[in-house]
Amino acid sequence: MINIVLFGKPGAGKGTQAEFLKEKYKLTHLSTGDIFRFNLKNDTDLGKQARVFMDNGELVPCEVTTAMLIDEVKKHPDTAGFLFDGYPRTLDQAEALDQFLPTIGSSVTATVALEADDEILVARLLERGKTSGRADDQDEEKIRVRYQEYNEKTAPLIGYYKEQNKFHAVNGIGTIEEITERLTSVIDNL
Ligand SMILES: Nc1ncnc2c1ncn2[C@@H]1O[C@H](COP(=O)(O)OP(=O)(O)O)[C@@H](O)[C@H]1O
Repeated sequence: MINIVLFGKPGAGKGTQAEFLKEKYKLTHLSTGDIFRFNLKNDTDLGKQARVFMDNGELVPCEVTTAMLIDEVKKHPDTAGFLFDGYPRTLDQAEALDQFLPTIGSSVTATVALEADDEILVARLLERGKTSGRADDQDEEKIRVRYQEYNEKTAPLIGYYKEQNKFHAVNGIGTIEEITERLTSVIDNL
């Protein structure tokens, strides 16, 4: 089983690249952002729990997110592997994943990070907000909160995975095809 954590700031292009990578490597794509948005739209209990945090650009509490993620993983017992997109996003979540995966005989294979400057990313998010209908992309204040959350809570994961020799960074600026190429050359060499 190959498990890839796709890592990057909001707007780095994780979702776009995940579409290509899941096809190429036959991976099950789990985007916590997409799963939360689905639950929000359908007004499920999970959606109700997540809404206030998401609307403010804050992270949803770890217990809620991890329970949801584990439920999703368990729905795919026969998969060739997972492409984790938007999870883990805190050290607690990374540790939870490292504790859970061995219970299904697996582990994180590698973390691949898409890197880009904040200015470019904020511009991308505002552009996406014009058409995506995502409230959290339409308001610069909420975008700012998401970057603050990233810097405080998610950035420390870089060190966490580097210590395990599982961190690989890729330049996230270029055409979609160029970036897919960079990602696949990292994954092919794992
Ligand atoms: N692993 C996670 N832990 C906590 N909250 C999460 C997680 N993944 C997604 N969320 C919530 O969903 C929102 C949208 O996530 P996502 O679509 O991945 O956004 P982004 O464009 O900020 O990368 C986040 O701002 C957060 O509220």
